[in-house]
Amino acid sequence: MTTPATHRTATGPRPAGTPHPAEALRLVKVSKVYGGGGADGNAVTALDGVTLSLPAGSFTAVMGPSGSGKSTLLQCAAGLERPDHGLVMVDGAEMTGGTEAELTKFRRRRIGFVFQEYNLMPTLTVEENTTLPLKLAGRRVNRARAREILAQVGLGDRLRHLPEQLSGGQRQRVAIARALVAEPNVIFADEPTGALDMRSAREVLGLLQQMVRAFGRTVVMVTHDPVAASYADAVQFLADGRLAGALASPSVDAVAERLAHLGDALEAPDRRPLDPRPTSPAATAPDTTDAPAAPARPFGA
Ligand SMILES: Nc1ncnc2c1ncn2[C@@H]1O[C@H](COP(=O)(O)OP(=O)(O)OP(=O)(O)O)[C@@H](O)[C@H]1O
Repeated sequence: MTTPATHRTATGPRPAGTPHPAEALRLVKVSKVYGGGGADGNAVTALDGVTLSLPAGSFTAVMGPSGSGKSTLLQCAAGLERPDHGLVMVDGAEMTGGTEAELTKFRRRRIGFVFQEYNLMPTLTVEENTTLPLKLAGRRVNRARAREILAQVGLGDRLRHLPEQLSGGQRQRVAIARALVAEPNVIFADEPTGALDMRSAREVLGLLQQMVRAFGRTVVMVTHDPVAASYADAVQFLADGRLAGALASPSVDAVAERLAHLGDALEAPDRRPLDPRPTSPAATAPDTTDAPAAPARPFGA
């Protein structure tokens, strides 16, 4: 894989005079209920008053048992779902409220996504897939910049290839390049290594880590895998739609142990009362601002 470029460009540190907002993501009492509206008893409280603050330039893993609300949290934080209640701020700007068109514009400008299944267009080349978000947003396509990003993710020699000609890890690296092309400050990744073998997963995790360490991006990643989570600076645990603690500088063993205890503690009903309950101190916004960074791994290790 190519050695990352550590110089300038919009992927690098912001120019002097444009201070990085200290907070990349803020959720205040975010709740999301699916279905039913309570009347038919089928309502599912996926998120239950989640309050969370993530500093700019941090790499956070979100973990928890199946059905605990991880994907819903990511979708609400990324503006792909609208919360029923609460406030979401990205990069210091409020995202909640506004029309669909405004939300789409907000997302395109400030947020990058990486999904487990890559979501590449099969008929477009690597380069075309990478520049697609700019075209969709009606923005000028800077091919040189796209190629530079593709070189950074190790695909500089695959520009004209189609997704079917790439391995899973390479496809995910195209997805990362595509997420970066609009120069977002916050990148959300939902199980980005879920479909990859261990080696490819490590490459992708190394890349995400590099986006944070070398280029000051903020990455929020949902994962089931304690090894993947150990690449993050901190892990936020979810249980039953609520935050259930955080772990700074997570080791694989510490994450696995915490997860096991979360499972023990879970009552596991996925139909819960809709009345808002007071949030306990342990479940509110563990502030990871002062969390020490995890020890740096060699790139792609
Ligand atoms: N579109 C939907 N309609 C109805 N219920 C939903 C919907 N999406 C999620 N849910 C429910 O909300 C709860 C949280 O789901 P979510 O997908 O966020 O959990 P998760 O922690 O990401 O789970 P997993 O690890 O299995 O992917 C679950 O009970 C799920 O069944």
